[in-house]
Amino acid sequence: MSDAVITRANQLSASGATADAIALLTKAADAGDVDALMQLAVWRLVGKTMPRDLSEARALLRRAVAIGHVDAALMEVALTANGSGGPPSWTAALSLLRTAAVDDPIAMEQLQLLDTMAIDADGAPTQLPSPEVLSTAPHIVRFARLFTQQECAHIAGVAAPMLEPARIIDPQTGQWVANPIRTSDDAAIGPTNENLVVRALNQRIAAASGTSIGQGEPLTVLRYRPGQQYRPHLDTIQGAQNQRIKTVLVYLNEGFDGGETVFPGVNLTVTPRGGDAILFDTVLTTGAPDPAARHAGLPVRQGAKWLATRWIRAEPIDPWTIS
Ligand SMILES: O=C(O)CCC(=O)C(=O)O
Ligand SMILES: [Fe+2]
Repeated sequence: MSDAVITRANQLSASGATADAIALLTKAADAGDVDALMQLAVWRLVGKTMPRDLSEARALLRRAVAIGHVDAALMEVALTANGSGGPPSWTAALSLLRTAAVDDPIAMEQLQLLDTMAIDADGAPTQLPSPEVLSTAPHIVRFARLFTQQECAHIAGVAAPMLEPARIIDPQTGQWVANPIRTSDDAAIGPTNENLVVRALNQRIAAASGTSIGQGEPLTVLRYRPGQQYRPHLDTIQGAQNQRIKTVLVYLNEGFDGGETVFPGVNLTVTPRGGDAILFDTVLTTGAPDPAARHAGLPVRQGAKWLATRWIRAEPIDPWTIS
């Protein structure tokens, strides 16, 4: 029984018998157990039990796809597009997605949404809305309807099952505690979940911000319910070598009360509208954090506010090592 093999392998791994755990799974995988292949692939991706090895993970996923594992196929598409364990290739990823879509409705839905997008052969946008300047220092612009309603719903749908209350590690106790600055729920869409729709939207954000896609941290979805807010803060990270230099916020919905984004330093209030995006610089030309870029998400009074945030670094980052 495949379940029993996975359970036993996890028990062995938890008790420190990693070599036995790996041997058990490898044997089962070689005998055609697709769940054992997936478990090995996941260990290779997360670097737990075995050292992280993205190309080995890709090879394991390939074998699982060949046996007909649907989740492996979707994961392979994402990793192929974002260049995890091999060179990034939109074309190769799209071709894998088309194959998967033959009998997977999730893949089919993604293809249909991609068909509505104005993108080139690399998934980059061929057109963008013109930015409207909201502030010059700091530079803050708005792109009206950067995302369509369908695209917003897709991003929210990918993140929804992963949403968890925003937490930080208490420096005193080392325990996870509620984040005093941000009370929303959040979920980062990491590289294994970066399907082609998400990838194309990350490319759109990169184009709108004049940055390369590799500079963006994983797209993070925030959901604020009544009373939840993001208190005034800077997006920069104290002492970071590779600083956050820009932020893009995309409002995924509207129809709630409250939840405006405010920049008190420049007396600016932005009323969220579904699909609109705000882009702002978080650092001065010197590279130092810009205190005038302090901002907040006001408390939501009624309904739920959904937002996607992309914090953009000065240099490309490795999405596998960022926490
Ligand atoms: O919720 C908002 O309007 C602000 C979000 C924000 O500041 C952020 O994601 O960095
Ligand atoms: Fe922020």
